[in-house]
Amino acid sequence: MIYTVTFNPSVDYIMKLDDFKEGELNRTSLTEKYPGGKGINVSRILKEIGAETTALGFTGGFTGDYIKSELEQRNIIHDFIEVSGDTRINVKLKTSQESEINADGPRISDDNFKALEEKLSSLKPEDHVIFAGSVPGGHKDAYKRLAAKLYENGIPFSIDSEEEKLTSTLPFNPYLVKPNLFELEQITGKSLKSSEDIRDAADALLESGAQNVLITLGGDGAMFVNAEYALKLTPPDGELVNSVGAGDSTVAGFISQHGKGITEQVKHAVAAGSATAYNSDLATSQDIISLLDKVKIEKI
Ligand SMILES: Nc1ncnc2c1ncn2[C@@H]1O[C@H](COP(=O)(O)OP(=O)(O)OP(=O)(O)O)[C@@H](O)[C@H]1O
Ligand SMILES: O=P(O)(O)OC[C@@]1(O)O[C@H](CO)[C@@H](O)[C@@H]1O
Repeated sequence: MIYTVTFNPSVDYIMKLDDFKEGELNRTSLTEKYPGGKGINVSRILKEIGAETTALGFTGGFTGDYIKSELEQRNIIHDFIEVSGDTRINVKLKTSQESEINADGPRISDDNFKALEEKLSSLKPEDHVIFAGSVPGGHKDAYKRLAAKLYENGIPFSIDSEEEKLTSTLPFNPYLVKPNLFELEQITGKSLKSSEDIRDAADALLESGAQNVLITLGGDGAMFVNAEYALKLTPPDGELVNSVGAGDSTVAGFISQHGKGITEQVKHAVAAGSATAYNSDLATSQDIISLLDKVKIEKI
């Protein structure tokens, strides 16, 4: 079973406007809402690809109920811990550009956190856990603590997060880490201008303990490195509709093909990421399948 952990789920509220004028009344041309949060998006894509998944994390209030009912409609198993505040609403503003306003999210109490630790303590080495996204106020060491526990119990895990949430897990050998270019720059504290710069930074993550490193580069695709391979991955052509969740789809594509070889894993990763970028909601299995053979894979 592949478990996803979303510490801070969200209702993603997409607002489309021709133009946004600060300080004035603006009216939308279209609004949409989706159950969001990085791990939840990963579970949604895993389910599309046909992998068994359970969504874990923290939900609360009417927005939490909305997320759970949306997952149930898609037959996605969930086992969230109830927190006392309302799950946040994140606004995704679409004008000629994409802008995002992500809310802070409800507080996770110590008891809530312990309840998650207990759930994770019953997992088996054949399971896999994907930790993704922000952690609302407090529990700064959540990623490190949970990664250390899973490592001790021999349970593989992957990380889609930023800064020390990602780097603090490296000593515990994450199966996959997936920073985007901006997040990799934050980690290295350098501006990474060339492919060589990105490769060097990815190699440093491998040396620090990651087993596989996938750097997503938006419309430029991705770079993959592990102990055996260094690959440049170019996405198929298409028109960008909505990049929200593209990175999460990439993670789901990669993990869903675990055991089927790196070529299959990276192909699914980029096809899933781009299929989501070319859609208003997350990609469907058909969208992903249609792009699989169009992903270009080159050794570097
Ligand atoms: N404009 C685009 N055209 C084609 N593919 C895209 C585009 N933007 C994203 N993708 C696909 O999605 C993958 C992930 O994109 P990106 O680097 O934007 O991830 P991210 O920043 O983690 O995304 P998010 O946080 O919104 O989920 C890319 O590797 C690529 O396959
Ligand atoms: O605030 P976080 O937890 O970093 O990111 C949350 C979020 O932007 O990530 C997903 C896309 O990757 C969205 O569904 C969601 O709104």
